[in-house]
Amino acid sequence: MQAAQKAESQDVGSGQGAGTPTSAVEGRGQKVRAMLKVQLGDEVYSSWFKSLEFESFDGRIVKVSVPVKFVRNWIQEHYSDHLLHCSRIEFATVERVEVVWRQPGAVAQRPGEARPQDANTAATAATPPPASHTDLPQRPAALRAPVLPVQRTSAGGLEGSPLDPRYTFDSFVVGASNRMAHAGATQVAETVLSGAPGYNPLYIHSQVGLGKSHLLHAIAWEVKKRAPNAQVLYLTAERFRYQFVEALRSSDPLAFKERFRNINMLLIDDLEFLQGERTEQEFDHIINALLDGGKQVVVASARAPNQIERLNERMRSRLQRGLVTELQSLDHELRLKVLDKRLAEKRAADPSFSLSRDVVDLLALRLTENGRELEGAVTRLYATWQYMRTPITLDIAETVIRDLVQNLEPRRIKIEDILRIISRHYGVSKGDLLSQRRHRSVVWPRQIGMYLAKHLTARSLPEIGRRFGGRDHTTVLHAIRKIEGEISKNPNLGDELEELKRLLNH
Ligand SMILES: Nc1ncnc2c1ncn2[C@@H]1O[C@H](COP(=O)(O)OP(=O)(O)OP(=O)(O)O)[C@@H](O)[C@H]1O
Repeated sequence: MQAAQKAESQDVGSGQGAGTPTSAVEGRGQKVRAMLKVQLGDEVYSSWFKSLEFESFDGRIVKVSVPVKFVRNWIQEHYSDHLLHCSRIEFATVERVEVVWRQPGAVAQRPGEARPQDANTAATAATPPPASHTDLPQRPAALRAPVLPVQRTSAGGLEGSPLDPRYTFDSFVVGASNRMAHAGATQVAETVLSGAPGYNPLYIHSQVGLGKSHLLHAIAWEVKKRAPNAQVLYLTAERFRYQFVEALRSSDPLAFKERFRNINMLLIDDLEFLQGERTEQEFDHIINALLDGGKQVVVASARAPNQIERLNERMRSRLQRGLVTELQSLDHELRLKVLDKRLAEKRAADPSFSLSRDVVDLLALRLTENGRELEGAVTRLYATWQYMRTPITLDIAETVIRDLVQNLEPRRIKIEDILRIISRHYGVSKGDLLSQRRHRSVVWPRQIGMYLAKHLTARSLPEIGRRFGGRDHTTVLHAIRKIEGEISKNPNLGDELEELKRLLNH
């Protein structure tokens, strides 16, 4: 029998009359809250569940309360399934979760606290005050997710994007869908410094989350391992643009070009995000110069060269001259292997964590889209294990994945949608939002819009700035920080943002 179920039968049959003592319910409620937090994320949790109290459990119904009617209604409408699923893990026999409004003046009981009106529990008032109900069980320090040392590539004084130490050839699982790209990548890593003919350029494309960045990082690590002095530069297209624009600002574009002169290899990630006429021209120039000079170029993108409209004909054909290879979706067998790999990595850091074969099979069966989902599932299940210290059953896994799949498949929100909803919600015209007007009635909605764009779209800060009237990325960053600061001061803002997100998702 599972630990939770055992505790369940003990509580229900413990002679406590109609139900479990409230303090015990609240104690177990903490675990349910922890589970909700893992599943829904910090933001949703703080908006809706922070004030939730577990009141009672009679073996069938878990009663919870919140101090605001609106919050009660919102939880009932949007999160009752989550609440029931998560509650089942602690209160195995629960059939229903009842959310009630906690009337002003009613004293919410925390574990170890006594209700003033309850003489039987008054004695417990002497027990030390518990942690705040919003405190979640602390993760043991040793189990916190390791802070990975990221290393920036640098060459010729140019600072590259960070390399993730987890993304190596060793941690990349090879199968039918990615064999060609993997072979191309290893060949490049082996031949780049030997002068032997290889694929140049190597161009890898695929839909999201299928391992493009992983392979680029793996090439960079491998070359650095074989030749520590090699000048390897890994740059996202966005970073390329940023550094070029900075060079233009400091009126030193020639120096920017110079910096590429002595590198052995350039890896460009997310090419589809390369934007701006001058940046594109500079990119063409640098790639041509590198290829003409026999230097290795590797490019990753969500699209094939002939599907990137902004590339000129010459660049398109240059990029197609080496090896162009696509990563296909991961098949079932590959998904199982990726899961095993991720699980092995977690277990190497924390041997107490494990997943049964049934659970791994379930993940492979349900999470069919990409590697990011698989990694996300293992990370979430590990977080669940850290918080709850309960074996990960099929039920728990099912709940976690259900939420993950829902989270990964949101309606794709566009910046255009955000401008429309913000304009309607705050009664300002889209023209005003995009204008240079600095009146508070316009600035605030604009900042909210930028904040939402950062959180709900995959757009970069410079891109968001561009779409909000050609603003600089530092303005966007300032807006995001401003709103984040306000959220912590003003609880109503959290509700308002949730409402805007809801409108955007419909
Ligand atoms: N074959 C694989 N073996 C091991 N892990 C993989 C594999 N394919 C994908 N992954 C994992 O999936 C996650 C997403 O991969 P990655 O970031 O490389 O995708 P991507 O194609 O670059 O996505 P995007 O288009 O969003 O940039 C990473 O955690 C990566 O390690």
